[in-house]
Amino acid sequence: MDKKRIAIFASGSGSNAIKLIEHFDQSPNIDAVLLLTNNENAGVLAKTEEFIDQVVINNEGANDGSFLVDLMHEERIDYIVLAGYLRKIPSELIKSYPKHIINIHPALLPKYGGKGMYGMNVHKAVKENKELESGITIHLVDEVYDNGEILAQHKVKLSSDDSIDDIQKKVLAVEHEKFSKVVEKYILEA
Ligand SMILES: Nc1nc2c(c(=O)[nH]1)N[C@@H](CN(C=O)c1ccc(C(=O)N[C@@H](CCC(=O)O)C(=O)O)cc1)CN2
Ligand SMILES: NCC(=O)N[C@@H]1O[C@H](COP(=O)([O-])[O-])[C@@H](O)[C@H]1O
Repeated sequence: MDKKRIAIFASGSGSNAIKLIEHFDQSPNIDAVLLLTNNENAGVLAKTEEFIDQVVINNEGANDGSFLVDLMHEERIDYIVLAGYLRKIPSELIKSYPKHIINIHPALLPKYGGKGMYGMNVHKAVKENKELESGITIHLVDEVYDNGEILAQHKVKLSSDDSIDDIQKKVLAVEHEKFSKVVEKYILEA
């Protein structure tokens, strides 16, 4: 069987992208072949430049479903993995990759999801609500932010003493542990 080819979409520092690349570098069945970002200043670019082909798009490109479909098809992409990608995936790309686009969210959806709920905004809201647990959600992507079928959730215990940064660190550690394995299991069982 040909190895499945995945594209990673990221907008930020790229710690999850690096973990995905490292994990699939050891896989006989899956290759992470493309890193796409909408942010020319994203830290993920420097972190991954020696490991994976990169594409930098602007926000117009991020909104252009037809452009993204053509690019994914030219690169023979089978699955798209969102790792801290902050733009809405256009409906045309979702329709071209039904149940083949996977996202990680740093909270226990459906709480703390939707427009504006990304990165530290999520952990700030969790802290403000004095939550004693948070976690991660890995889900399929549909036309609505953070609304798709949930593939996995993992809880993280919090303390009232935890700062917003402490919450982010605890959640990110679980993302790094779980994301690659959930993606791999989903792809291999498809
Ligand atoms: N069609 C979909 N696209 C995306 C999804 C999705 O579920 N369906 N998930 C997001 C990832 N995400 C949460 O997991 C998320 C990312 C960003 C936003 C957001 O509010 N973005 C801002 C723009 C931020 C920026 O460009 O700096 C906005 O839309 O105004 C919410 C949720 C990825 N895409
Ligand atoms: N709603 C989407 C969202 O908030 N995604 C979150 O952005 C961070 C990216 O970190 P990274 O760039 O170090 O992987 C991660 O915590 C990820 O869950």
